[in-house]
Amino acid sequence: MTAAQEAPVIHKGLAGVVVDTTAVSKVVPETNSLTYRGYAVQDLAENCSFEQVAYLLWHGELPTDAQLELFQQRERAQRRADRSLLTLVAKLPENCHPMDVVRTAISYLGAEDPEEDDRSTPALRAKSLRMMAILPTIVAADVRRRRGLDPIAPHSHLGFAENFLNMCFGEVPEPALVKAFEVSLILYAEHSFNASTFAARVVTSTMSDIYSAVTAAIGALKGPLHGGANEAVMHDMLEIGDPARAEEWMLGKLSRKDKVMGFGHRVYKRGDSRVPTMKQAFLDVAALTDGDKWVQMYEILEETMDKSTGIKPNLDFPTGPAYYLLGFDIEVFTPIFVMSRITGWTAHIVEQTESNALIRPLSEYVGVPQRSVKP
Ligand SMILES: CC(=O)SCCNC(=O)CCNC(=O)[C@H](O)C(C)(C)COP(=O)(O)OP(=O)(O)OC[C@H]1O[C@@H](n2cnc3c(N)ncnc32)[C@H](O)[C@@H]1OP(=O)(O)O
Ligand SMILES: O=C([O-])CC(=O)C(=O)O
Repeated sequence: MTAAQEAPVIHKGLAGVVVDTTAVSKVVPETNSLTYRGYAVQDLAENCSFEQVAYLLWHGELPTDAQLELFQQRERAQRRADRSLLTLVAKLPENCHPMDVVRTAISYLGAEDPEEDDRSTPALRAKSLRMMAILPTIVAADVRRRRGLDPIAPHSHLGFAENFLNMCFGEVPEPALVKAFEVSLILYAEHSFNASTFAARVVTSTMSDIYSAVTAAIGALKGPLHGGANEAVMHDMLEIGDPARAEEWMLGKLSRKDKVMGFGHRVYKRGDSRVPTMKQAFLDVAALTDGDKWVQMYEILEETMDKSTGIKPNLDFPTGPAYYLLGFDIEVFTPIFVMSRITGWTAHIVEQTESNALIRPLSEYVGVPQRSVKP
């Protein structure tokens, strides 16, 4: 074989391939660290609101008090969904997955935006804010519809996390529970070139509109190897039922070479940077909601997996039981992820737009050699 004919190296799943630069976030697997625009996520989770983090991801700096005030005003003013969008969402089959609902809602927002194709940075930022503001209204209306309840209108005097919880449950839970939920939103907001963000960047690279890019990202996030894992974790925990069965269940899975959802990561091989913070949030929620059984199960599953394989939990592992204890139905876990990741996706859409190159890799053909059609 000559050098010219040498088989190309195949990067299955693009593993290990550096595709582009980004200034949005940095994942360092060696030190299990993650920064958004230079700030450690742990620091942001402890000291910031989700709105501050959204502003940071979009503008590159944390807001001043005046900037935050204006940002919140704009976000709060756009929370309401018009009747036609609520009607459209209410007409979707009740047994469809709530991710179908958010995907459809974003598609609708694109269809009704007369300036859908405006790709200037101010326009992209305005559209991003509109999506961030309205997604909780849609997700909460769908939560209530599935429970046979009327939607609750958004309140402009409540913060992002409080307002969403109020729209779902008709009351704002105690501050420690709101904080734990808000921490999950901050941790879910951004993670460099993960599959859904990359999907958004691929669509953006064709000079398509932001709604199409976000719709593609939602589709990518839904899968259980990505965002859908938070739902799968809780289904597994319910199937196990009793902490006394957890070790046996895990060993059974591993002996059958089944993938255990909520464990492992493409980039982190020594533990997910976000897990300690989210595990603490889960423990806080469990302490306030009689969740001891799920904590025991969590510890046994984590320990058994670690002893048997060395594989660590990812962010979806603590988030699953935390959301369950907060009172969410399982199928709404990944839509909540969307409500948060919309910030990271759209930061990347702006970055891709401002420094664009069509994303179009090569493939190695392994099909039948060229042949002729027999007349
Ligand atoms: C927010 C997020 O999206 S975080 C990710 C959420 N996804 C999940 O939790 C799904 C479960 N996890 C997985 O499927 C994987 O760990 C992935 C897809 C996330 C990353 O996988 P990759 O980097 O492609 O690693 P890959 O799947 O090749 O795994 C390497 C080895 O570890 C094993 N492994 C990895 N994750 C797991 C797991 N969750 N359960 C059991 N074994 C696992 C694989 O079977 C493989 O073993 P082998 O070498 O003997 O075949
Ligand atoms: O980075 C990844 O591949 C998946 C992930 O953890 C995320 O998107 O938050």
